[in-house]
Amino acid sequence: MDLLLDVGNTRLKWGLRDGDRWLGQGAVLLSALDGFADVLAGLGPVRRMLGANVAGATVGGRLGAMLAECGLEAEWIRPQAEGFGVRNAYLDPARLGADRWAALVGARALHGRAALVVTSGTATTADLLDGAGVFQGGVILPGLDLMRMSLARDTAQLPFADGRFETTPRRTADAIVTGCLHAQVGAIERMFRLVAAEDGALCLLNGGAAGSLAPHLECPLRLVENLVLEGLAHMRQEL
Ligand SMILES: Nc1ncnc2c1ncn2[C@@H]1O[C@H](COP(=O)(O)OP(=O)(O)O)[C@@H](O)[C@H]1O
Ligand SMILES: CC(C)(COP(=O)(O)O)[C@@H](O)C(=O)NCCC(=O)O
Ligand SMILES: [K+]
Repeated sequence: MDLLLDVGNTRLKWGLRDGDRWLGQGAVLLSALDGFADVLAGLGPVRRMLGANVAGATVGGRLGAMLAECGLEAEWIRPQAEGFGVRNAYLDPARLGADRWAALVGARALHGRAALVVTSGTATTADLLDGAGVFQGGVILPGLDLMRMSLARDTAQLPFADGRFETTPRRTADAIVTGCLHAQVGAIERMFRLVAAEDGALCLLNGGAAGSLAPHLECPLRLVENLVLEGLAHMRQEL
């Protein structure tokens, strides 16, 4: 069994992989990271750990120590210029987030044709993967909750809104939630236009806020559980 880790800025997502199937998946908030030791203790025998960490060296170090307690070495992937059927056209390929790289590899393994790879977590990223497997570039914007939080933090009169989507919002809370959803969905749909003409083009949507965005997206869409873990599972067969 292999343990795969997707360490984002809000949550650690883990998956336990045996051959080509998942034995389990779960998530732990970074604000309660110590609790991951209990998850590790309950997993049973793990052969290796492969992870993508964008939460920084301190979090990486704490995880490394927890894994060492279980006799495991932490193997963190780095974005590559080319590998696993994907070419990374970032000007400096090493600067691409490790999670975005893994998600692109996962997307390619899953779909094999042109895709817009969207991960909506702390940040939202929308990455263009063309039909030949070239990552042409992508955008980063604050995630849905981060947008809502920034309004509450930096204005006198706006709350951390728990409103709902309305075509013509007439309450502050609905205006905020609807505005932030429009910003997310609008960015995604604009990016999708760039691949829409390619054969079989699909928006692959994942991340903690994916369920909130999906009902509003007007493009060919597939909701997927976690593309980073899928990518890591694919990579581990070759690494
Ligand atoms: N129980 C939850 N706790 C925290 N965030 C949640 C929860 N449920 C949904 N979310 C949403 O998921 C986002 C985190 O998603 P995730 O994909 O784990 O992000 P990241 O990879 O950046 O850590 C939050 O910003 C929030 O919008
Ligand atoms: C864009 C990100 C912050 C997304 O992080 P997340 O929302 O998954 O926590 C992360 O992929 C990152 O730090 N990237 C490095 C910069 C880049 O990809 O260009
Ligand atoms: K993200």
